[in-house]
Amino acid sequence: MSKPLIFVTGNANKLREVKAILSQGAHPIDLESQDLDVPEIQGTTEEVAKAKCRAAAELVGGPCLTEDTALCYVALKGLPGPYIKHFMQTIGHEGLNTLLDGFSTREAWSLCTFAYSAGPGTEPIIFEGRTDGTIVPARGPKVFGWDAVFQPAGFDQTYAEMDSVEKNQISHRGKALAKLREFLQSQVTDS
Ligand SMILES: O=c1nc[nH]c2c1ncn2[C@H]1C[C@H](O)[C@@H](COP(=O)(O)OP(=O)(O)OP(=O)(O)O)O1
Ligand SMILES: [Mg+2]
Repeated sequence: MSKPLIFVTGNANKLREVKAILSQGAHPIDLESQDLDVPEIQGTTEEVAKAKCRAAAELVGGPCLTEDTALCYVALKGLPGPYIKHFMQTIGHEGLNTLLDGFSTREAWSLCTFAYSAGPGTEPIIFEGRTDGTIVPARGPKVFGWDAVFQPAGFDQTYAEMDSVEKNQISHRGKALAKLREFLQSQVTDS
């Protein structure tokens, strides 16, 4: 792949984490971003992620990458899930906590779904990563989404309190990127 791969995202924090991981290793992947407004439908995380990628491929007119992040509460059978962005914008860090008052578990998992399309009309391929954790009162910088209220299992820091290298090593996005990177690099060596 000589041309840079287009990552369609409007989220600068995502882009920073993705670039940091994909630029490492023997075959760094050259990524460019475009902030295109694609519709996000309702459905399962996989349906939402694939629809986003199909729409992005139409707009880009060639190969592209999209990513959809979900925050899934065990007590709510996986919701807010892919709708976390609207929840976050509307009820904030505090609301994401009080939502769970009265439930017996504050467990949650973060889920990252990358979708790669080879171009318009081709079915997107999905790469998922999941990290289990707990919803806690906000700790750490409130720079990136709900990072401050998610404490990964086995750690005493929230995502927001971790440094970026440590977060990428254990995060939903880091795990999904490990799979994506393997796929993209196999494309490089095959051609
Ligand atoms: O690692 C993360 N740690 C904390 N928060 C995060 C993370 N990753 C995404 N987020 C937030 C951003 C948005 O509020 C929602 C996902 O929505 P999502 O549609 O995937 O992201 P977006 O609209 O910001 O960017 P895009 O243009 O790629 O769709 O969760
Ligand atoms: Mg979005």
